Order: sequence, then structure tokens, then C-alpha cells
Amino acid sequence: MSKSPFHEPQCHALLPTAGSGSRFGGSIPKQFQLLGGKPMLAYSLEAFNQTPEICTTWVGVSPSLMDSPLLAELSAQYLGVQFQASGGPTRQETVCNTLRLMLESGIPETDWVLVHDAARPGITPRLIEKLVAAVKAASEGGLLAIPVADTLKRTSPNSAVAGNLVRVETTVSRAQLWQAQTPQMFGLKVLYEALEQGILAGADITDEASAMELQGYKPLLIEGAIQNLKVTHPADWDLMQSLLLSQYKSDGSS
Ligand SMILES: Nc1ccn([C@@H]2O[C@H](COP(=O)(O)OP(=O)(O)OP(=O)(O)O)[C@@H](O)[C@H]2O)c(=O)n1
Ligand SMILES: C[C@](O)(CO)[C@H](O)COP(=O)(O)O
Repeated sequence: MSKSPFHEPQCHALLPTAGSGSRFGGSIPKQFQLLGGKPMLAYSLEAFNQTPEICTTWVGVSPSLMDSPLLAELSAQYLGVQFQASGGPTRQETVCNTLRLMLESGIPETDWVLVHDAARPGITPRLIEKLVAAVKAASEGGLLAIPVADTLKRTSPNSAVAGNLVRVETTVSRAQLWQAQTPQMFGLKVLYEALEQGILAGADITDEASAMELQGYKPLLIEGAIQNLKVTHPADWDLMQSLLLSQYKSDGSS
């Protein structure tokens, strides 16, 4: 890969897939379960493959799945994609390990990386392009997110009532609050260093932006879309399936 001083930063995708999907359940992790006939991960791979700005795509896989038929099938189908045994015990470790491999492979440190949850199959090339355009125009990292629309209630460790009920402790103002989605787009080396330091410090990092914020950055929020929701609980599955069906119908792509 070129390292000339005139190198125009390129964009790369990184999909962490080493989660166990404990809240979702099932005999295999949710990102490999069939959604509308194909593994959930395939939707994100296709969205990035169809986005001309994306040069390479890297997938962080749990080492225990590297030799599975599942992976063999996906690697045969998505030939240009780099499937790496870089999965770690937490999402941020999976991302950090994969970034290290990307840097070691010779991708320039100043290139951009878009980290995207395999559990968000509703991502589209249009949303990816919107993020890339905004971040490149500002030359600052950013993420897709949506403003909070519901009233927010806080509970406390003492708010449990009989059964599974909890009581409201207080209402939290939703003004200026956004829900973070992915992709989250940052410079490759700065993100790697931010995650490495955050992990070493034992910080509570739940996304790439929070690692960057700990280093003093103020990432840009670019409006995403509700269809880009994260499939977390079993109830999200049918909703996602309907959203994907209507998206594909309106695209004319299936
Ligand atoms: N050790 C981990 C944990 C999570 N992820 C990935 O991070 C993304 C977001 O995580 P989430 O949807 O919460 O998945 P899980 O961690 O698998 O879910 P749970 O917390 O319910 O176990 C997913 O693509 C997941 O595979 C990962 O690569 N490595
Ligand atoms: C990165 C993320 O999707 C942003 O909302 C979210 O923080 C991932 O959290 P999870 O608990 O790993 O699903």
C-alpha cells in the first residue's frame, strides 16, 4: 500500500463479530444466524462492498470460529474481505486487535476506518456515504447517531419491586442527548492508540467515540436512521426482518 507523502487518505471498514450474543440467545452467535435467508453479517458486508469509498473490509472473528464451516462459506462468498482471528473478550479488544493487524498489513496510519457492528444489518451504502462525506469534509472523526425521541427514566439499584418490575427514580432530560449508532469513523492510528490506552486504563469504553473522547476529541454526530438499529434482544429480530424487507423492496434490490 502506498505511503507517499501525497497519499490521499482512503477508507476501510472493520466489523467486529466476536460477540456471543448472550442477550439474544441461540446455538450460534446472532450475527451468523440466518435473517431473511442469509447470515445477519452478510447485510453489512454487502452494504460496505457496494460503497465505492470503501477500499478494504476487515472482520474480527472469534478464534474458535475460524475453522468453522460458517466461516468457510462466508470467506468463499466474500472473497476480498479479510477475515481475521482477532476476536477478543470485549468489543473494544476485538476492534483494537483488528486495527493492529490493519496497521501491520501496511495500511497508512492516516487512513480512515469505519467500525460497524455486525449486529446492525440495516446499514445502507447511502448512510455510509453520508458519514464519509461529513467526516472527510470536516477532517474530523464522527459517528452516526439519532437524537433521543422518548422521555428518559432513571432507576437506581434500590428501585426493584416484586417480580421484574422497577420503579422510576427520576426523569432525565433528553435535551442534547443522542443515541450512538455505527459506523464510527476515525483515523486508523489515532483510534488504535485511543482504544489501547482506554483498555489499559480499564475505562468503560462502549464505542469507538468514547475512547476518542477520553483523549480529548469531540467526535461529530451525523444523523443516522432508525432502521440502523442494533439487533440485541430476540424481540428485535422480527422488526429487523420487516425493515430489511421494506428496504429491499423500495431499493428494487431483491
Ligand atoms: N467480545 C466481543 C463482543 C462483541 N463484539 C461485537 O460487537 C458488536 C456489538 O455487540 P453486541 O451486539 O452487544 O453483541 P454481543 O456482545 O455479542 O451481545 P451480548 O452483549 O448480548 O452478549 C457485535 O457485532 C459483536 O459481535 C465483538 O466483536 N467482540
Ligand atoms: C457501539 C454501539 O453499538 C453504539 O451504540 C454500542 O455501544 C455497542 O454496545 P454493546 O453492548 O456492545 O452492544
